[in-house]
Amino acid sequence: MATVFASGPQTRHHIGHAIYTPHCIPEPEKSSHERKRPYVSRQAPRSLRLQNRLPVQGDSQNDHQIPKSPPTSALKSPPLQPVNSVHTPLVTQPKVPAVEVKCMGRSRIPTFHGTVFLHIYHNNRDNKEHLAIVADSAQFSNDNQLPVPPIRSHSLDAMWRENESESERVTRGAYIGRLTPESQLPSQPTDRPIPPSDIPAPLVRIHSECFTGETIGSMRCDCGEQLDEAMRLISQPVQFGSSTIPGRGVVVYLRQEGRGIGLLSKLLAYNLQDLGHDTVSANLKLGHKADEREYEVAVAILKDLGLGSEQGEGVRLLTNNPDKVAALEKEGLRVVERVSMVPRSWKCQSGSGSPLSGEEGGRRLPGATMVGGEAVSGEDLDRYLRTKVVRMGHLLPLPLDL
Ligand SMILES: Nc1nc2c(ncn2[C@@H]2O[C@H](COP(=O)(O)OP(=O)(O)OP(=O)(O)O)[C@@H](O)[C@H]2O)c(=O)[nH]1
Repeated sequence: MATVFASGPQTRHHIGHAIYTPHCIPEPEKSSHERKRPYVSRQAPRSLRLQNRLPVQGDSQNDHQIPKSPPTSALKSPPLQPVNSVHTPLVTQPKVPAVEVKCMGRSRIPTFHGTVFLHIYHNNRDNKEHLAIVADSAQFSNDNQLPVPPIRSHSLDAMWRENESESERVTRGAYIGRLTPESQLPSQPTDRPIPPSDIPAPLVRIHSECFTGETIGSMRCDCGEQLDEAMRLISQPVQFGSSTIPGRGVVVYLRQEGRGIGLLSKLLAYNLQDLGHDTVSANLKLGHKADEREYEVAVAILKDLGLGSEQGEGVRLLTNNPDKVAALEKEGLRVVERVSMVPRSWKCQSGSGSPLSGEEGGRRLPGATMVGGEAVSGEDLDRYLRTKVVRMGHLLPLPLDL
């Protein structure tokens, strides 16, 4: 026990652990100059440490000051140091590292809208697997002289280690052309090609996860329809000079369910909406912000794909949300144009007939909000869309009857 206490200041948490540590194994007697020096604390005084302390969830003394926003925002703005403090602060706040992303894998996915490449990203900000859906079917051509640069992930094409084999590279998606039993061409790490100045910037959508709208077809929102429409638009052929090139664009799919508040809170917000709140006041009543999403990771993903930086191609952003454009530009994304996404039910109401005419319309499922559906409509949706325009400032002309 004496050894335990001699090793430094103890708390009730330390005692039980330290008593069985190797420190307790009796050591041979040491000569006086070998004996341990007395313990000198390198910590700042407790009063100063408490001043600098970040709020801890579940700490009843600090519960009243726990911010609802995630801890990263608390780290971004460290508490102020006391003015005229006689102590030199010894406790430095951890710096938030610059955001980094890495594409861990890429695969060809045939969809209702044509073949896309699905990319899975990891990042150093959260433990979520954010996605990038890339439409760029020109990459299947064996022609090395593509008129426009392919949309490819820099981190995926990089060499991950010195002796990485071709089969390892191909399996994680670092290949070019179409992968078949006969064709397996690993990609090479390359510098980014400078795009010709006259090609239209690719269409890009930053889409936030919505399990209810996209997976079980909820008609409380138009998220499934928006995902479908974004995938349709990025897959449309593009006019380029006198020629037409295959569709080229990206949907970055962020795991920011419920505008960042999570699925559980979104469901509770739905109950509050049934009680008369709108989508904004329901969030606020639950102690959340109207919108808690962040876009640093999305911008890093786009830049990894060669889009939106100062030197690379700009993006044409599919959104009605002005706050989203501002947030993305603040994170350094070069947006050259905003492209509206008009709800399909509004297009029908404005007398333009079926929003998806012809053969494509015929293949679709009327009333379904998921990918492959047609136009979604209903009372709940009207209320939701109206709130986005009236309270969240979405840039859409509101139909007269809403
Ligand atoms: N908190 C909350 N989130 C919702 C609700 N309905 C949909 N969402 C979430 O809202 C997100 C989609 O955001 P939107 O407001 O539709 O679109 P936006 O991204 O802001 O703007 P656009 O780019 O114009 O579509 C997804 O994460 C959905 O899960 C709701 O009633 N409450």
